[in-house]
Amino acid sequence: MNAHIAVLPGDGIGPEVTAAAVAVLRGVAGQAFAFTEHAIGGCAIDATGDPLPAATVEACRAADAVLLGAVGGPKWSDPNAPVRPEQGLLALRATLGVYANLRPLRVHPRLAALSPLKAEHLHGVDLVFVRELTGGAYFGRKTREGDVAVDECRYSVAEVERVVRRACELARARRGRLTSVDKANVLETSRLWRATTERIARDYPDVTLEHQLVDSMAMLLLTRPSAYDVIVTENLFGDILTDEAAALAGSLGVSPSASLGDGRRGLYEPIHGSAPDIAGRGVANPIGAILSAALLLRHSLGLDAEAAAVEAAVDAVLDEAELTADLGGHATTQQVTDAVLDRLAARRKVAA
Ligand SMILES: NC(=O)c1ccc[n+]([C@@H]2O[C@H](COP(=O)([O-])OP(=O)(O)OC[C@H]3O[C@@H](n4cnc5c(N)ncnc54)[C@H](O)[C@@H]3O)[C@@H](O)[C@H]2O)c1
Ligand SMILES: CC(C)[C@H](C(=O)O)[C@@H](O)C(=O)O
Ligand SMILES: [Mg+2]
Repeated sequence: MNAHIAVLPGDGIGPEVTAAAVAVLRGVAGQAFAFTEHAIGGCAIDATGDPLPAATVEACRAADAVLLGAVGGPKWSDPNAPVRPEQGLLALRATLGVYANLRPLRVHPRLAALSPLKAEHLHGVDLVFVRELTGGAYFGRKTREGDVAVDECRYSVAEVERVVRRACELARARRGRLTSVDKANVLETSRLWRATTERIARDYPDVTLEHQLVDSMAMLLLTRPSAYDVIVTENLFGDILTDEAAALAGSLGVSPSASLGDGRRGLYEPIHGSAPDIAGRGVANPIGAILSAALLLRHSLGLDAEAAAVEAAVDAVLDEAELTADLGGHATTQQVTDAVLDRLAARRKVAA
């Protein structure tokens, strides 16, 4: 398959972890992909003044899938700056129409010791967040008048319907349980979210729906994470809860994501940021980016066996290899990437 993958390394550790993911994609058996690199975020502001240059949008539209590292950093974080790297990422998500952001979470047994939770609470944790990605407070009108600032939070029925349908389909294909997270005791958008979710879920009688308020969900993730299967929620709640959930897996550095719309083309990125505190030292954990590449193989290219091979290779590395510092080890990004490539090659030899 000669798929075209647009690579957007971005800022901070973004280039380090996307290089790892590209190396693994190149190591996938029997596939030749074409990679092109494009600017986004702070480096794009420096080069062009625009965090999402038109040439990047064009390349992403022409590609079969987009692989992104991370954007942002202290250099571009002045609250009075006219333009910010994060605006480029949000504009890209909106432009590509990738409204459903899948963020899976499993806890590898070796990493359970690094989690803030006791091992018995982590047993059997296997859940997927479906975070609405192109609406809510992120995209509402923003105003500043004198000393008053407003971020409008807006959702339409259609925006809720499409992401909830996606979550119901996913729950149906998994263990049949859907938890919808909102703040319906306070927010009007959440009341619309809840009513719409109930109506859509009626089309899925094989899926059991429950509602949780976001504050108690934040607590339940820490007290009984294994009780959940698919969790669907709005943009801002999903951003916060998924970083919390990632900590259960031992590090933000191992969590991948797939952002999907109605077509096959998706945007794939680890959920972590540009990690300015460790950038440029070659010690970033590449596993979140590598697992994002596995999601790319599965969701945009339909290469399920190849995706599973990458995931199995990562599991094998987590079983026994030296890991990066966020997971208590001393390995570099390159060493972990090489270890994944070794396991991929070893699996190929066994299969041959
Ligand atoms: N998708 C994205 O591009 C994205 C996501 C989140 C944050 N950001 C941006 O990144 C910048 C920094 O944000 P932050 O510091 O709050 O969050 P961050 O995710 O960059 O870092 C939080 C902590 O996790 C660690 N960490 C993150 N990824 C790691 C990895 N792969 N390996 C090892 N350790 C890792 C960092 O070293 C840091 O201590 C901000 O400008 C923010 O807007 C971008
Ligand atoms: C960088 C930022 C805009 C982004 C978000 O809030 O969506 C990030 O935190 C994420 O989780 O992908
Ligand atoms: Mg986030």
